[in-house]
Amino acid sequence: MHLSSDGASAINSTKHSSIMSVGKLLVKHGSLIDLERSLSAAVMIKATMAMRERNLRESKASMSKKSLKTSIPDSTEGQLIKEETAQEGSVNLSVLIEFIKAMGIPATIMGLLALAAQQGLNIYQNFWITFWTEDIYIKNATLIHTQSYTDITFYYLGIYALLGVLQGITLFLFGMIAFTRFVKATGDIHDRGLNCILRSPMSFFDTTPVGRIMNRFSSDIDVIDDRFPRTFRMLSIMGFMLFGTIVVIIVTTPVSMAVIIPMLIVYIVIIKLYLPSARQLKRIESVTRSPIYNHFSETISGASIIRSYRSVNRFIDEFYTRLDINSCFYYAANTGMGWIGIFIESLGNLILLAVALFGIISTDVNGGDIGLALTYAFQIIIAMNIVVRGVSEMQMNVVSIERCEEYMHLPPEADWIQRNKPPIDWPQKGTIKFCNYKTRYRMGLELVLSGIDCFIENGERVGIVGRTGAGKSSLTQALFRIIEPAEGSIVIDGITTTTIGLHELRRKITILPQDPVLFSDTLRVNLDPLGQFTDTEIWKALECAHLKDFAMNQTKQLMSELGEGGNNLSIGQRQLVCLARTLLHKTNILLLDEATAAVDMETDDLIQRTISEEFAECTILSIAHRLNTVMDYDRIMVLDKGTIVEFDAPDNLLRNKDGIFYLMAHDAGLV
Ligand SMILES: Nc1ncnc2c1ncn2[C@@H]1O[C@H](COP(=O)(O)OP(=O)(O)OP(=O)(O)O)[C@@H](O)[C@H]1O
Repeated sequence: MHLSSDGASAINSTKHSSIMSVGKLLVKHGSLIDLERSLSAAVMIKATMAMRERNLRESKASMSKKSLKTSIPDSTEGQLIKEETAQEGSVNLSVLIEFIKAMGIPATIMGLLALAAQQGLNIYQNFWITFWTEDIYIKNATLIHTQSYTDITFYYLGIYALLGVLQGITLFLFGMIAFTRFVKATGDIHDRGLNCILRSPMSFFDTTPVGRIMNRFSSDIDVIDDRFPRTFRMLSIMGFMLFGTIVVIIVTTPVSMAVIIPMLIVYIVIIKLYLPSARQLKRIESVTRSPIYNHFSETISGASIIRSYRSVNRFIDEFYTRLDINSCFYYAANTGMGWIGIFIESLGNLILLAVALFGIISTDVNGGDIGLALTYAFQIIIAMNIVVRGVSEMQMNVVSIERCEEYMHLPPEADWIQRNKPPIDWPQKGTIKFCNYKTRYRMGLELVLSGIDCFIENGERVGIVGRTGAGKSSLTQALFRIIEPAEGSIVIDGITTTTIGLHELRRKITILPQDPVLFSDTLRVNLDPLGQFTDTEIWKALECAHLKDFAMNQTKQLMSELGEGGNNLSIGQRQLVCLARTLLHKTNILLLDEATAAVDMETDDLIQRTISEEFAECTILSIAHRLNTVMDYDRIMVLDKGTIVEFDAPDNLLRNKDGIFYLMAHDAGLV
């Protein structure tokens, strides 16, 4: 789809983040597919924003009631904004498996082996000291020659040092593998999630607020990027260390088991009790963060309107309300962490006290054993504390992976490219046939087009008119398969649009939408984002779009910066840039979706004249609010409630004084 313009003016800070991500993807792949995906995503995001404006009040009401439903009701069909889901129960194992797959299974195994080797070496190092002290020659140093004593000492010391160095190397290996793999896995999750979002159908954007997407791509990705690797590393090291310490204790002083086993049981019970609440708090905290992002982005994009209506304080209050709701769960999660910290440390101290009392009371256990038991109990308590905290933090972090992975499994739009490809020069003529075409925006909603049946000849210019909500824009969305048919089909030059890939379909139809979208880049990049055309061709397009003089007068000409969303240009000029873009990417079918609604009469005239001259051979479908722009068209299609009620030459329609078109023309003062 050649998007000549779009809602860039409306897509500001919030949407720019998405577009920046899209940009990142473009830089990475530099492919047409990605560009088209990003453009369609931008269009969709824009459409979603418009719908959300409508629902702002509704969502505010629900927020002010502090409704914090965390699950989707059973029947969400047709519901506009779906509530954000918070999973329940333990984190699905498949989430972790997916993450390990993203890290690479061989690399993960190697990393864990390196850590196990480090711990093995550590255990052996402990035993090495025992061998050393137990050595008969060392024990009876007086029996041997001083030189031999020194040699033996160096032998033990050398091996001890070697074990230390090997531990350093294995730990370094673990760190290196873990961190490089983590970076890869996070990148993978981010890119796959983003790809899925960009390939999601319109209904996803209709039902998902931008803030929710932003939340996952900022906070959740940040947790996976930063906190999760740190916790994972600490937990693996401490877990292995704990295991190693327990092994050493079992081998050296089996008596300590009397303390260690009950202690492990108590800790496991604590973890089992604490983790579900910690995990759920984290989930709800994440879910309640999205409305903050949402409100913030809407406030920024509507700042001028909010100020002009003197509603600044109302919006600030609303922001605080949402922040408070989120803080409740954030605070509760943190307090929970504090509680578990105090609890396990107190428990550890109690265990130490019990061991000390046991030593004082018992008469048949020697002092050395009690001393050892105390030392090991102390070591284990420290390791357990770290492990318990690590496990709970890990569970909380895994919630972020879970949330991001949800976006990796979104149902996509139809195939981008299909095996059944249309001829390269399709559509050769530009005939369009609607066969009993019906469509709706989502399952559970009413049909917005119900039984469109018509044939549009090649080269015909058709004006599409109708009252607000009649289904005019839906018709253009149907042509691009942004919404899919519920019944019937659209056939373009003998090919049913649903039988070919979206990419092939969308690139063969040109649209000049109502809102001009420009990117913060040079004039040249805005006209030819993929660098397919020569400067001469671009200047020619600018000339046809009546922008040549303007571009010539710029110091850097084609390389002049247009500013954020084309801010350096007037709306009319932006529209002309979009027209020039349309002229460069000319196809046999042109859609004009109220393309001149935002420009003055003079620019409107310029655009109309250029379109008539440059697209003389093409089939043109033009949605028009200003009826005068389509009065000279071949035929007028009048839509009402999703059906064609009149379809004839303008003069014929004007003869029917009871017809809708006549009434509209009368209202517009044209008859
Ligand atoms: N994203 C959407 N989700 C659900 N319903 C939608 C969506 N967009 C439009 N509709 C509904 O589809 C119907 C037709 O809308 P459409 O935008 O096609 O009308 P239109 O004739 O282009 O109106 P206008 O002249 O105001 O642009 C309306 O009832 C509208 O509420």
